[in-house]
Amino acid sequence: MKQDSELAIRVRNMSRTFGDKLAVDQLDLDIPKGTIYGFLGPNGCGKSTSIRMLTGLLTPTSGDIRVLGYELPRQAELLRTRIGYMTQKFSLYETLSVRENLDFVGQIYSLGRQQRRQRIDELLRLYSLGDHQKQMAGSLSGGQKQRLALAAATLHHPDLLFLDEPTSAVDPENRREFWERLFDLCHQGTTILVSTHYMDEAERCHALAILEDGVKRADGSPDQLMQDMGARVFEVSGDDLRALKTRLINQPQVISAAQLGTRLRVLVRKSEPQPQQWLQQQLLNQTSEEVRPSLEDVFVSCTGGHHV
Ligand SMILES: Nc1ncnc2c1ncn2[C@@H]1O[C@H](COP(=O)(O)OP(=O)(O)OP(=O)(O)O)[C@@H](O)[C@H]1O
Repeated sequence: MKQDSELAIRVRNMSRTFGDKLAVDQLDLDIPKGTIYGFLGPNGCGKSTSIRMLTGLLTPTSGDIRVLGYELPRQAELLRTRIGYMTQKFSLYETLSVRENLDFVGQIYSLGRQQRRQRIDELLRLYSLGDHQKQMAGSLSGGQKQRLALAAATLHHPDLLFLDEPTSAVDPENRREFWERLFDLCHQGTTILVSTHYMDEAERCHALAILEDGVKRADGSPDQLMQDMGARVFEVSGDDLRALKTRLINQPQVISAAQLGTRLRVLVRKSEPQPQQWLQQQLLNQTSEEVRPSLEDVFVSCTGGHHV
């Protein structure tokens, strides 16, 4: 159990409704300083709503929220300069150049002219945007826009950075590179909260929460989540996998059965006392072997397999 002073975010019972829609349902979070923490979940599960409440931009319906020691929403104004926030959509000015955009952000944070110039030069180097500084932001590639947005969100050296689905508009190579930069920031002491619906991205986080319908279904480090999962994972090969799948998914012992190339990946509930033997009895011309769980298996098992 971490002391409160070691936590960047401590939340109890955070909820938010929109009309009769419960978007976030009694969320508890303990996010240690200096870590990368993920929110993993499908569209509409409450990731953005949670992030907006933690930035102080959206008032919770109820809950006890402390971010960097500030009580929200009461002390939201004090928190403002200590955090950076990169939203899902590119939120900079498309008709301003790269340097003008950064300069504008620097002015918002009341940096002096000289200080702005120095910091912007540093960011342009760091994010490989020096050759594009006079280019209109709207004409940058997806990866360049994303780097510019990260430069803008970190211009004032925030202690805590919120990134809402930051890599949805970029290719895998840019995503990899982006994550390297996040680890650089984390190494320098920045705490990062990132939302995603990509499994590989969630797997890079130190710890994560799996959200569904506004509820936290599980949390912990990726390894811990895989260890504690309520299912055993098997891969079946052989003939007639489609028919086997149809049969298996109707059995109460099976959480999900999904085909991966020539294999059927089957999640059998741990409540079945002998999962391997049980599965063996269901097979005709097929063979099965137990495999290591992945984060996707964890996700499927704790969200009941509705999304896969
Ligand atoms: N301003 C709003 N008014 C009404 N309903 C809202 C509002 N904002 C969010 N919601 C609803 O709350 C739920 C959670 O939305 P939220 O945007 O937090 O999800 P998300 O996990 O971030 O998904 P996405 O990536 O699609 O934004 C959804 O059902 C959404 O329709």
